[in-house]
Amino acid sequence: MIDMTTKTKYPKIGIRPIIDGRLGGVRESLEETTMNMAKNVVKLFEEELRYPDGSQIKCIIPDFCIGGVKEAVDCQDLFSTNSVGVSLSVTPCWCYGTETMDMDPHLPKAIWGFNGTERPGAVYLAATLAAHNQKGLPAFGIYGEDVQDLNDNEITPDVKHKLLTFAKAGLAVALMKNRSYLAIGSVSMGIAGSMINPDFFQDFLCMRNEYVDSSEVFRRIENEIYDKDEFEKALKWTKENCKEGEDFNEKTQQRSRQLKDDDWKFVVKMTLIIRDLMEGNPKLKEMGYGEEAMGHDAIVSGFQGQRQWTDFLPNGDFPEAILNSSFDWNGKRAPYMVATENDALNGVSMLFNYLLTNTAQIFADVRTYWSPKAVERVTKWSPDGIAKNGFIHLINSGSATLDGTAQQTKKGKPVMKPFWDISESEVQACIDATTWYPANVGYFRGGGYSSGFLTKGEMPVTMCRLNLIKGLGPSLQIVEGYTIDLPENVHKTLNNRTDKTWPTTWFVPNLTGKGAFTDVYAVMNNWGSNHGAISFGHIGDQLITLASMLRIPVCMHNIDETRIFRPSAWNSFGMEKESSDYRACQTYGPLYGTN
Ligand SMILES: C[C@H](O)[C@@H](O)[C@@H](O)C(=O)CO
Ligand SMILES: [Mn+2]
Repeated sequence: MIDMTTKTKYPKIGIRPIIDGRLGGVRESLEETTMNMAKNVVKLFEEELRYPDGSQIKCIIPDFCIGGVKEAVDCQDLFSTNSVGVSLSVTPCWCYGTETMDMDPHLPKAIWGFNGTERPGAVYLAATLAAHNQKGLPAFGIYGEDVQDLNDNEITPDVKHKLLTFAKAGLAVALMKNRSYLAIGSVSMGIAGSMINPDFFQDFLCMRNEYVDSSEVFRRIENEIYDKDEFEKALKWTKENCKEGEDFNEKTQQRSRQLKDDDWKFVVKMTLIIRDLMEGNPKLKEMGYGEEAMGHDAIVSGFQGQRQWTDFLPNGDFPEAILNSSFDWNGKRAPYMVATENDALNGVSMLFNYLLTNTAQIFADVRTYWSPKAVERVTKWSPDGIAKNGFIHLINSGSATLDGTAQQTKKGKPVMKPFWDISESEVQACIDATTWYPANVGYFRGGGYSSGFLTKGEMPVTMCRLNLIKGLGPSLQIVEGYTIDLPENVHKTLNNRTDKTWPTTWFVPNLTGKGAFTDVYAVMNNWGSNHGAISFGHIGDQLITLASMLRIPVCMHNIDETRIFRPSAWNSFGMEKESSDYRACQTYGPLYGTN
């Protein structure tokens, strides 16, 4: 029988202290320095990185340095029995490249070679990266710009930045590995992103695809397969916190008060059930539902909704919005990644953003480019300041997190934080900034409630989107920019032209004046799909690092070249970074591919 108590929930970062193997003086003189380097990295990671539940990251260092192949293999054994998902080798000196290198083809790998002169760590780095490249096992190279003395324990800011970028992306790779995407329903309104491509999930992410028919949600409602105590608590919280907005439907089409009250109960039950489908719930076992209690081990899910479900039953907007938020009736908690319209490719885009930041995500249609001319024609206001080149309307019912109201602050500025940093008053502010409008019954014949809010401006955000291109495979697009505030009457006029019961984010991308970032129009014009996943912060560089680990080329981004950090091998595919990325990804193929 497997002892589940020894099963660690999260992957660890394995640190490999590499040393010159020459006993009889050289090795002995370096043992302490080498081990200290490893310990200093652990300190940095423990201070800076958190797992999705907020707990401190776990690292593991062997209690020996690696001077040759025997110790390299012993370290590999240690890592494989301790759930290591990311591998970082560190050394202050020359050591033997191929004898000490990490040969595991699936672990994201980096080497930090100390830039000193007494002993040449950077020479080991170069030699071992050459070995990695020769053997087709890409690794990231890290060494500081300024020479340090051998006894200097400080990790310089440039090295810190690279270590953390590598570790965050490496952990994202490890955290999604062996987990599931749960599709609830199937294809929504012909959206190709909801046609699940299992080969992509398996080969690039090492993820499973799980599927349930939407009728499973209905069965659990009908047969009362949910925690009834939690349902009462959730309904009470919802009544107290989720204010119902005006019904904008034609009078003749409005649902009766009785139906609306029933809808509230229904959507709260849907929320419990979608969560239980994703991660299981021990309470269900106590109720006699052992299979249902186990869930689908889903790290991300999608709900088809439109149309078969929404033509018949209340829509998924409440469950999607609440699950994607950092709080509910149980208080603050990690957000769940739930894609609306079962757009799995946008779900994965949200997952990438989330695993890099631990913050909740906004899922939106990339709906409208508003040129300055069109804005002026419609509102008489000539956009100025950050809006002067026009802006993009991000809006979709459903999966936008309530954190997207941008009511959380840091140093007075709007932000979205990991749940453990959010205060109770910030939770309340997000709730208060949201109005739950009776669903537009033209679209959603079965009723339900949509979360109406407006994202506060001046928040740095990054939107990404993964697309599948036949003949090429996946490619990722990334745009950094800002949310903006519009004058109130302008917002009203523009928002009222469309689905005013939905959450709105006004977005301005950072322009580079070139290609897809020539102007705001070009950004929208080059977007590869109807949806985007929007994260707090400027994390485009981290997404680029993550994509390179998975061998997904980046087809569009506005990140300065100096911020791009990819495995050393990418340099051998040419000096022009975008084309070298394509060639490298094609050469290596998907991280978990078999060919
Ligand atoms: C209600 C509509 O069918 C929307 O769901 C539609 O605009 C989309 O979001 C398409 O992605
Ligand atoms: Mn949509």
